[in-house]
Amino acid sequence: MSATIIDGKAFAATVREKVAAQVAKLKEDHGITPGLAVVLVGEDPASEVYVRNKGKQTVEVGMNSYEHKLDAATSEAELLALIAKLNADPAVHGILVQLPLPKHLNEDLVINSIDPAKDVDGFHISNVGLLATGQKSMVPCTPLGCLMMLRDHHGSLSGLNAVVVGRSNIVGKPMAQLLLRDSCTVTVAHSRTKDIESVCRSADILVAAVGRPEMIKGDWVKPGATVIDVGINRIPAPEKGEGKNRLVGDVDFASAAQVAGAITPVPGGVGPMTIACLLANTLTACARANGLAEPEGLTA
Ligand SMILES: NC(=O)C1=CN([C@@H]2O[C@H](COP(=O)(O)OP(=O)(O)OC[C@H]3O[C@@H](n4cnc5c(N)ncnc54)[C@H](OP(=O)(O)O)[C@@H]3O)[C@@H](O)[C@H]2O)C=CC1
Ligand SMILES: Nc1nc(=O)c2c([nH]1)NC[C@@H]1CN(c3ccc(C(=O)N[C@@H](CCC(=O)O)C(=O)O)cc3)C=[N+]21
Repeated sequence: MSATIIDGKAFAATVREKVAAQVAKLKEDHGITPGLAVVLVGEDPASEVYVRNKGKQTVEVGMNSYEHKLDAATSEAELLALIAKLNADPAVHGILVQLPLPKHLNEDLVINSIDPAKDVDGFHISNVGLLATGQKSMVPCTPLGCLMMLRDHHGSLSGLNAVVVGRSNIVGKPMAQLLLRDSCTVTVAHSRTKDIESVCRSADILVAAVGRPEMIKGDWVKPGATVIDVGINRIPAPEKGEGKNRLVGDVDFASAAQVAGAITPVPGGVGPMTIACLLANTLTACARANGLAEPEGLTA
């Protein structure tokens, strides 16, 4: 193994410390406590783990956490009514609706009903447009976490070739926007990309957000490249016992780490940074809502 391991878990802890320090100052100077509302519809077990982790870490940095667990059969009208209530609640500075939603709910409609100023996921069309045009917005947590790790590792990203594999609204597209803003030459690859292996091999920065366990192999990676693995896939792990699972990324870590200059592991890479950035965004939303200065070192 030759690559430097980029420790997202440790980095996330430093981000949370910064958030906690600024939350304490907000309380002391202004008597304000940032509040994050998380809405979970249905009982997806993986989603419940994220919601629990988010709730715990929110409280640890001194913020208020409001959890709304709704039945899988919740109607669109009921969900929209809850969001309207959270939009109007001055104690709530951030609102996150866990995706994916059950099939009978229109995701675009639901996301676009969140007050853009409280949209800590950065998924509302206003925030997407603001990011695309280089204006101040809420930046999606996962790409923001990736950008923070990349800037920390490289300093400047200017002029580097970046390849993002995946074009989803929640990861691939906003990641490409952020890299473009940092003056990378950006290629977005997807399921119809021809000769995707060579495209990947052209990357100085390779971001994998595909949802296919260990798809990207070492020989797809340019020697010395930085590899950011966003994928979170649970695969069977019979070696751990009958019916057990383990977590792997979209990159075949063992072979890619032989070739890359630096690489994020799964778990312990992008995932913890996503939650830390959610807390950072909640603090940012709270500061903006109160006309206070932007938190330092926590925005894109
Ligand atoms: N660590 C974290 O914090 C987070 C992790 N994730 C994880 O990241 C991964 C991606 O998530 P998300 O963006 O929501 O996924 P989506 O399923 O929404 O998007 C996947 C993208 O990958 C592309 N793709 C699928 N198969 C291939 C293939 N064989 N070759 C090339 N491209 C392919 C799709 O292309 P096309 O558009 O052509 O169909 C699509 O653009 C998942 O593993 C998810 O669990 C997601 C969010 C946060
Ligand atoms: N509105 C919305 N916003 C999201 O940001 C969002 C979402 N919906 N739906 C689901 C995906 C997925 N996601 C993860 C966040 C953290 C970890 C994480 O912390 N992972 C740990 C391991 C966790 C474990 O072991 O289960 C790690 O990678 O080390 C994973 C996945 C956010 N998402």
